[in-house]
Amino acid sequence: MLLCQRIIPRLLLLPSRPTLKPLLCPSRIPPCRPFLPRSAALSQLAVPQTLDRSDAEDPRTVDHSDAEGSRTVDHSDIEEPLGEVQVQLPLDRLFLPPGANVTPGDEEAVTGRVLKGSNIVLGTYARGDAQVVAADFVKSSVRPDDCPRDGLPEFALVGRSNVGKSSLLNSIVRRKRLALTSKKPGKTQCINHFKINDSWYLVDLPGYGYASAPQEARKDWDAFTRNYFLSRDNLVSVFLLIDASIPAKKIDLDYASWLGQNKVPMTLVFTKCDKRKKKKNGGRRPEENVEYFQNLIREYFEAAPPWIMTSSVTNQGRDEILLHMSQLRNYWRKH
Ligand SMILES: Nc1nc2c(ncn2[C@@H]2O[C@H](COP(=O)(O)OP(=O)(O)OP(=O)(O)O)[C@@H](O)[C@H]2O)c(=O)[nH]1
Ligand SMILES: [Mg+2]
Repeated sequence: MLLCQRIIPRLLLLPSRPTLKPLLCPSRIPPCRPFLPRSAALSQLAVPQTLDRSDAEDPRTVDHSDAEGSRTVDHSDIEEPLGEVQVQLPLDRLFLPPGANVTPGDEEAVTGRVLKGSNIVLGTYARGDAQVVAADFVKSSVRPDDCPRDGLPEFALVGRSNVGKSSLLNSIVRRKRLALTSKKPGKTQCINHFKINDSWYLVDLPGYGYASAPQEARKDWDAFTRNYFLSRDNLVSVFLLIDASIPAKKIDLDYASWLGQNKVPMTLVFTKCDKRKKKKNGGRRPEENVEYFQNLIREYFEAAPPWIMTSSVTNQGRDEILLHMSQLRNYWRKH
């Protein structure tokens, strides 16, 4: 229950959250679970409500098709001028970084420190170590046990096949082909570790929801990535990538819910925010898809998980993601 004790006082300081329900730890988490360092970043992730799928989805808008519906990516379908969105959000929808408190009267200062195109408040743990100066591929693993054992903090990129995980990694490290990408889903098939600045890892994972993969292969990928999330003590946060150019998919909501229920710290990363083709995304702009996904996910989370809009074509969100990673990492190292 240590975790809950750490969350509640902070939330009580937020004046604009009068309707917050008391936070409950799911009964499957042992009450005396040790407060491992990785739990520190959890402190902003509220415990989801029990998942009731019939409520979760709005059949009019949640897309149940598999990943193949979005498999072909063509940069020529950008219709409108590219621009970054500065989102104005109320305090109760912002993500306060670990270690940050909001006291009455402080609200304006807090909303002034929100990273562009996100709900993430920049706190005191973000340092000058945010930028990438060196990035090296270290190894591919097919089992969590084979992953590097040096205990350095890491961030894992996960999401549907073809959502843009490997492309985002390349954008973050400013390299064109450090991680291999493809128009065809299913390119990444192992847990790939990339060492950044010799001091932390970015981890590129296989995608889920790839309908054309053989059933057995799909089961394997799913099992080993989920095992990895549950067993990796140095995992600071999972970055769950969601394609913002298409409407919300049920499989993404399910994945987010699973991470929340298993208390795996999570940041939602909306990808392909440069894409504006109307016929493919049902007439919605990426901003609208992002907003809609937020509305759906609010059903499951007591407090807003961090989210950020990105594009690997325009590099939107790159610096902001790095600052967010820096503050999570530095807090994790100290706790
Ligand atoms: N327009 C646009 N296309 C993108 C973006 N990110 C990725 N893509 C394209 O989407 C396709 C898939 O990208 P990958 O990075 O290989 O996707 P992945 O999630 O790693 O895929 P798997 O490894 O198969 O799970 C490629 O054709 C990329 O060029 C983006 O931000 N904007
Ligand atoms: Mg990939």
